[in-house]
Amino acid sequence: MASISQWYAGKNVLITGATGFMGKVLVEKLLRSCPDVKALYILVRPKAGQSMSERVQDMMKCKLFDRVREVNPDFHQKIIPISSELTEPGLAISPEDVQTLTSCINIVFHCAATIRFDEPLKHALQLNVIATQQLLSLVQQMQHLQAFIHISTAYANCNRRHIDEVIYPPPVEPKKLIDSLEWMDDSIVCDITPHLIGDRPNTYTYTKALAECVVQQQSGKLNIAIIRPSIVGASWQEPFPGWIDNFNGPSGVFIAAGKGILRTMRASNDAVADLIPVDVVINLTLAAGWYTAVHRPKTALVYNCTTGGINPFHWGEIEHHVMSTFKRNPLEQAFRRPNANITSNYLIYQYWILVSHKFPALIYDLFLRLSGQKPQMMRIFNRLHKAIGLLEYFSSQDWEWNSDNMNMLMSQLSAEDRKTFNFDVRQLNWPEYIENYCIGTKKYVLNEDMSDIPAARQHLRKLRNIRYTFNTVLLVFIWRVFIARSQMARNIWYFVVSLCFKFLSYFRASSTLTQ
Ligand SMILES: CCCCCCCCCCCCCCCCCCCC(=O)SCCNC(=O)CCNC(=O)[C@H](O)C(C)(C)COP(=O)(O)OP(=O)(O)OC[C@H]1O[C@@H](n2cnc3c(N)ncnc32)[C@H](O)[C@@H]1OP(=O)(O)O
Ligand SMILES: NC(=O)C1=CN([C@@H]2O[C@H](COP(=O)(O)OP(=O)(O)OC[C@H]3O[C@@H](n4cnc5c(N)ncnc54)[C@H](OP(=O)(O)O)[C@@H]3O)[C@@H](O)[C@H]2O)C=CC1
Repeated sequence: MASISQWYAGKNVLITGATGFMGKVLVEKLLRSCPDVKALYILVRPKAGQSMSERVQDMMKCKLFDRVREVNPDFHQKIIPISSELTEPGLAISPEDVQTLTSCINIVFHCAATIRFDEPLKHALQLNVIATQQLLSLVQQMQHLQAFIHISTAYANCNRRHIDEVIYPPPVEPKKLIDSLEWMDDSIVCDITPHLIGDRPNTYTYTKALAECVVQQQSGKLNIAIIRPSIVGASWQEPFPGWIDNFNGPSGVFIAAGKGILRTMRASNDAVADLIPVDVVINLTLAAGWYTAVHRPKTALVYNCTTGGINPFHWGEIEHHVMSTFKRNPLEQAFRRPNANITSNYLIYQYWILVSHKFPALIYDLFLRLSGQKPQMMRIFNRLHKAIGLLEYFSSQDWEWNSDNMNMLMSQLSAEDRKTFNFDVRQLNWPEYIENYCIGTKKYVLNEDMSDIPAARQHLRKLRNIRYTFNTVLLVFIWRVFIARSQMARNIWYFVVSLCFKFLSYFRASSTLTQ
């Protein structure tokens, strides 16, 4: 049987969400490991004052593509951008482009979504559900289509403890919800959102569950697979270790902790941290694309792409390795020395929020005000608290995912494909991965230079000295206030001071005798 790369040779691939975190890694891997792929059609919208072409050109300059660039400097010729806004009717694809896509596409990877946890329901529904419906209508017209791969999330059914590789009944019939929300104004939708999402924590997981249902309902005769990654983190091996380009999920937490801003977070030390490296997810996705097209399973296969059941690692261990990495490889201009702890106790958490977040923020803002600058620390902390509040649902409990289909797929791969498209997470060495992940946030998210580490260490030493000085002044101040008010404190003070004197004179006397 042909290898995975041989199967992709000569194929036209359509990718949504190619400018996103996972989409970019998918594009890069296809170009690097399947060099004979015919063309990658990517749906892109203009954004933030940049045209579609400018965005694609920028994307291709990204360091992520360095390895492909080395082998094939003309790789950009295989990327064909198609202008599309997924929230518009017909995905706003021009009739000419529809004609091109329907006549040539062989396989579709649907990665686009809004992954924000605070997305208003109407928008999340529009993008994650309605756009998926519209894409499927387009896909149904594709004359040479062999597989449609939908990227979902392992948390689409996070209201369950044990999650099998099946599409569960949706929380509501998607069509009914779409029809009802259409006439409601945004404020009403906002009011009823908590009732609608029920025992799911946010509109993201809710709409991703609905999207899976839509994929099932509209699959018709298509060969379909659904990939459900858990918490997607930096790359493990490919194209190089530690590649990451955003603040989502744990990355923002790691950075905030490394900068010494985040000192505490609600999470359970013993809960499994189901991180999965982005290259693992993409390798599995490409292998699933091949398998779906070649073996044409009778029903849509769902692949839970997780690590917890295979090679578990816990939030407590992550905390330890993150802190240790940032102490050895500090981030530049840290606010305080990195020293963060997770706790599952609400009262302890609130205490540390007050003492380690709000109090230093107040002092720093006071300092900024006095030096004629705009206070900003409290604002930063308020945003940080909102973000970690949204994550704590995922860091305080654990889930069990069945991963039979992932194992089955691995067994179907040749030895060569297993190496080229490696998704065997049993080989993952967590401490090494977390170290590379943290260094990746430093290099690729914050664009900090590794050669500046000595200066960053020097800055941490300065912060330590400031802390010692501050603590000493505070202690002396508190003690003075205390002594002024209490006879007993004064007596203890005189007693301690006289003890110190006696101790010193004893030492002086004994050192004179020995000379
Ligand atoms: C105590 C430390 C020890 C460490 C160990 C313990 C770690 C525990 C970690 C627990 C993590 C658990 C993660 C669970 C995730 C479950 C995932 C489910 C899987 C998925 O399917 S989806 C992917 C996950 N999705 C997300 O993560 C999205 C979450 N984000 C949001 O919903 C919003 O971004 C958020 C948080 C509501 C913030 O919104 P907003 O305030 O509007 O800010 P923006 O997002 O618009 O960002 C504005 C601007 O700021 C930059 N930014 C964002 N975060 C940070 C940050 N932490 N530090 C610095 N800068 C940040 C952002 O990039 C934007 O910049 P622009 O230049 O683009 O404007
Ligand atoms: N990251 C994670 O931890 C996890 C992600 N997933 C799933 O993986 C997929 C990819 O996630 P990820 O790469 O992290 O997400 P990103 O937010 O990085 O990327 C989202 C992509 O969708 C595109 N998109 C969003 N809105 C529109 C729109 N209106 N029209 C056209 N394109 C749009 C974005 O384009 P633009 O650049 O123009 O905004 C971007 O390319 C998603 O389906 C997500 O649910 C699943 C589990 C975990």
